[in-house]
Amino acid sequence: MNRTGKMFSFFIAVIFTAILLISCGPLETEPLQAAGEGTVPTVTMETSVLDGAWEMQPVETSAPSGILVAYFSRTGNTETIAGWIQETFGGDLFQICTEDAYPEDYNELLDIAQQEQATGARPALSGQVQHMEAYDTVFIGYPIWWADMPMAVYTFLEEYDLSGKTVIPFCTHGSSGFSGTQEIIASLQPGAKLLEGIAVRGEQAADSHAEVVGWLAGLSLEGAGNTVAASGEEIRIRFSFDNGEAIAVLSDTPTVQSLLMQLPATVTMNDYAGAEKIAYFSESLSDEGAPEGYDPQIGDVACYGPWGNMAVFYNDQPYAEGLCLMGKIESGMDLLAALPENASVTIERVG
Ligand SMILES: Cc1cc2nc3c(=O)[nH]c(=O)nc-3n(C[C@H](O)[C@H](O)[C@H](O)COP(=O)(O)O)c2cc1C
Repeated sequence: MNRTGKMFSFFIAVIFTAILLISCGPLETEPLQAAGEGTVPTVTMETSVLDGAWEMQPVETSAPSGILVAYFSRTGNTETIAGWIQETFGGDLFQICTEDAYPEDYNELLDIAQQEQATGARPALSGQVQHMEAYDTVFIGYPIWWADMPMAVYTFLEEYDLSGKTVIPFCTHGSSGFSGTQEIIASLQPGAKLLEGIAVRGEQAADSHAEVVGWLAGLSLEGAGNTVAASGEEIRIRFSFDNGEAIAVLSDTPTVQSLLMQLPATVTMNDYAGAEKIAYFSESLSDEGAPEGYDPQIGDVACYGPWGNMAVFYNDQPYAEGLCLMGKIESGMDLLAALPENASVTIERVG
């Protein structure tokens, strides 16, 4: 069996990355006209969205609650994710806005963004976070622009000292993922504790609620002195095998419910593509209501809908249609990754 869609997505990602490497890197020193239509075909997917009027709207913040969700968003994709984070944790939203609005015309925006990047611009921001000292945890969200963060996000990150805080990036993108921006944030804020972020395809942002909540569920956040859980109920399962055990925290979705109904269960786990440990249950797992697919991260527990099985990712894999996130491995990832073929594994709910 092979995952045709998965491979196709992988090749698209490779081609897009190759285009970016060719067009973005060298173009930093080339005339801006070189970034015209056709040079970056994948990013032009937003043209129709940008055709509509779009205005920078600063978001009102309420009293500090320990968690800040700061984000830059030009066409609303990143803002959608920011809203769900704020809904989940009840923190404060802050939209990073520039004093000078960006053009609505897509090609003009591409040119300006590239010019800003090439000159290392730091666009002035129109608002400031009041009482940054009151936040223990700062989510920072942005779209990927030319395989980097928008320069306005650099302005933001250089304006505040986030030392001692937990910083969690999230981004939306056309296909190039984080593009190394998590590492850039770590270098800009060396005193902050950086947690693994999430990268969501812009065109799937609106359908990625379960994926985002699943990611949030895997973050054990200490905010304002309290341990906060991402969902009302935290579901934990244990994988027990010859050499030990692993624990995963899952979010409450129809897919997870279809798993829980079958637990405890002893299954055979096998390797898939040198990146996943997969298992089948007596009944196929349901992918009812799940998004079309997502880009898995190491440590994810997912369901591959067309096969109805469970996959635990111990290596990176590209976006795949049919994949839906169930949760994250909390401990024992190395042991799971080292399982031999046909390993007998008992899975049971422990919390
Ligand atoms: C100026 C510009 C440059 C972009 N460059 C990239 C890129 O290098 N890689 C990529 O995957 N997507 C790129 N995109 C697509 C955006 O990252 C994507 O559409 C994102 O979801 C937009 O988020 P927003 O709606 O929050 O503004 C670019 C978009 C724009 C406008």
